Amino acid sequence: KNETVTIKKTVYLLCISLENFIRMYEMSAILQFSLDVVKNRTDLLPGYNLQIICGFTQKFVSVTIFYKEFITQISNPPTKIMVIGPMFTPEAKVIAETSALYNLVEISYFVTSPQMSDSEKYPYFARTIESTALRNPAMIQVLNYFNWTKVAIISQNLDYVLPASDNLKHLLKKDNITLLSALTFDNSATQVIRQIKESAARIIIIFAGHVLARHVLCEVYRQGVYGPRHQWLIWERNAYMKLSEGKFVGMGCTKQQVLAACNFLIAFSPAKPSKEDEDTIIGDSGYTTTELRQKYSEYLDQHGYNQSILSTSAFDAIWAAAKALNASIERLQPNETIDQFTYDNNRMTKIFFNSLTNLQFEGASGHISFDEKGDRSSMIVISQHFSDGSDKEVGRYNPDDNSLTWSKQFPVRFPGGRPPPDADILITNTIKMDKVLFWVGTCFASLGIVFCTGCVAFNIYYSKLRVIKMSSPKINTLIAIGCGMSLLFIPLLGIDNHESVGSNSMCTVRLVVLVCGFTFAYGGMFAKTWRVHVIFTNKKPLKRPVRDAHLMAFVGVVLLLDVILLVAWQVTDPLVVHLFDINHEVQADGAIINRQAYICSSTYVDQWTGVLCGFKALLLIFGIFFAWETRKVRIEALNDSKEIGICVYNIMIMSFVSVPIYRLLPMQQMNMSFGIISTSVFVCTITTLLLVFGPKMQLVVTGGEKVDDCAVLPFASSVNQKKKSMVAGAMSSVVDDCRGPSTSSRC
Ligand SMILES: NCCCC(=O)O
Repeated sequence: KNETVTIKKTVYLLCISLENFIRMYEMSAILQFSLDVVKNRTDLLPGYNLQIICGFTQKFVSVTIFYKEFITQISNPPTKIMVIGPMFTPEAKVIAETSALYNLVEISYFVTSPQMSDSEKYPYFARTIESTALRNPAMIQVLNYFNWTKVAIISQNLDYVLPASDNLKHLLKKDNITLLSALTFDNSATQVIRQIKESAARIIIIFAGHVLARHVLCEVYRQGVYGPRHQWLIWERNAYMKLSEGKFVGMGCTKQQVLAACNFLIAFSPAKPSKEDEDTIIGDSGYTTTELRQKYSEYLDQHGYNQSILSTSAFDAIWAAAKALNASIERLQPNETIDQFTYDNNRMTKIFFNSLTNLQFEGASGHISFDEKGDRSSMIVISQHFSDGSDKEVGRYNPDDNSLTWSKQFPVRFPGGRPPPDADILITNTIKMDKVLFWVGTCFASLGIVFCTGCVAFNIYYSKLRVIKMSSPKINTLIAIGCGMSLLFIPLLGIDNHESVGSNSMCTVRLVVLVCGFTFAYGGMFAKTWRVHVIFTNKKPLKRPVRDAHLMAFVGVVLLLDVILLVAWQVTDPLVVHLFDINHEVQADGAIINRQAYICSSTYVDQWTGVLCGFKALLLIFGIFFAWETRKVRIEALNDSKEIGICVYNIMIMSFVSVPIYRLLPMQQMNMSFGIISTSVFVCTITTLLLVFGPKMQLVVTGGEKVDDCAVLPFASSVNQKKKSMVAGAMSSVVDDCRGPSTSSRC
């Protein structure tokens, strides 16, 4: 008799669904089920009975059908206190805009378009699913972290996808990150991936729905736009995660191929309860995730629904509505109850919406909280995916304090071992002479020059010795000077073209030193062999003796031709230092190493060099000819004729071997070129010096030579008597040259 019966006030939620869309049934089942769970909680909405009315549209023609259904539902009692849903962005836009006119708070559980975050247009719209733009600040942080300042975006042209990429473009601009290209596609990503492949973009972000995200990755695989040179980022791990062999039929790729393109892919997704959370009680529901799924399954069986997956965000939408209304009760005016809400009560709507956005609870889809616009705020999980199908959480982004935390357990990995550069960076590498090699060459050359100086000094000091007098000492001095100049060429060759003072002049100096050195040394030897040849091959005695002055004049003529050639070259087409691109090497991560070298060159350098080498080759050939012709001659009066012949051979062999090798070597083999040239110059000059001066020095050292007159010299046994008389005539030239003031009486 004393029992008091509490009559509960009923408040109604409204949902609008498409009748012929199977997921709508699933959704309304979920909504009903979560209401049942809510009802079990006595502390939630005490004194109220929360119910949901779903208005089903018959057939989808356009979004206006939703508008019509919405108006029908609103026009008819009972008064609805909040709207749950709808599922897709186009409908949500219409319903959110219209429901705002009726002061109705709307909570969506599936709409992810960032356009719905426009609080001016949709002031009472909230959602228990994250906006697709939520991961964009996380992407910005990751781009900044890896110093990726140039990116490209490819985006599917879909109402909840494209606005997310537009939002990212806006953030990129704010952060001074260059957007190389923003490409959109409808049904086929073939063309956009081709464009990416041909572009400079190396860091590419994919925005695409589930099915087409796989298609994008399939194209990435097919066109080979993956590996250490490209880093792909994707806005949603679920966009491609549910891979099964069957789904790839018709897409042109196997699962393994798509996974190959996914290797090292970085994905951004709102944090969801993990497997470890399965047995944790979900907030206020009183159930663990496992129990909740079981309850839901039982519920579907009881109500004759087909088996379907539990949409956790839909479950949470009902809970959010119930909790917001519950929290609003205390904030209403005295004696005011939530069922007194009318469509013109904007004050109550604001209380409801404010209570909603202040909620914090553990929902079936994870921790639920909202920002002031009604968007769900969640941690963003940054995960990395590998070709074996595995994925690892490598970091987390917290939107509350805009902070990025990297996992210590699973650090981000890159195929090249380091983050790929955001563009094909050009690393200019100037090829330089190896310093050690340069100094080794310089030391040897210096020793050689000291030896040259010694030879000249020896020649002058012992000028009165018969053996010196008889070997044309002036020509020998010329040969030694020529050898010294050739040796000087070695350090000059090794001096860096770019670093040397007056580098352009260095090109000319080098050329002059080598050409003149060659002319002095080789010209002297050539002249001497020529003299032997003239003496030995003339059938009649020479009318005029061949003196050293003639030989000097011969060298002078060769030198004059050199000078004419060099002046003509340097005046008309001067050698200057050019920076040449030697080769490009593309590294695995896209870095291009451009090897360059400073090289002396002119427009017609090859032609000039050809003329110069031709001239020298002609001299060499004649020299060889004379040396060969006189190979058996041993004329003591011309006591070094044999050695000179050997020198000529030596130079010829070195020149014919080293010049082609040098020309055939690739430009970047600077050290090798230096090694070959300096070795051949060194060997030729030192051999020449040793052959010309060595025997004379030996004679002096062993005391086998003394200052003597120019007595008739014995001929070699190989020369017959007739020749002896011929040569005797010719010998007068040498004898004349022997005659100095001090020796004239004795000759
Ligand atoms: N996650 C699907 C979102 C659908 C939409 O916003 O239209």
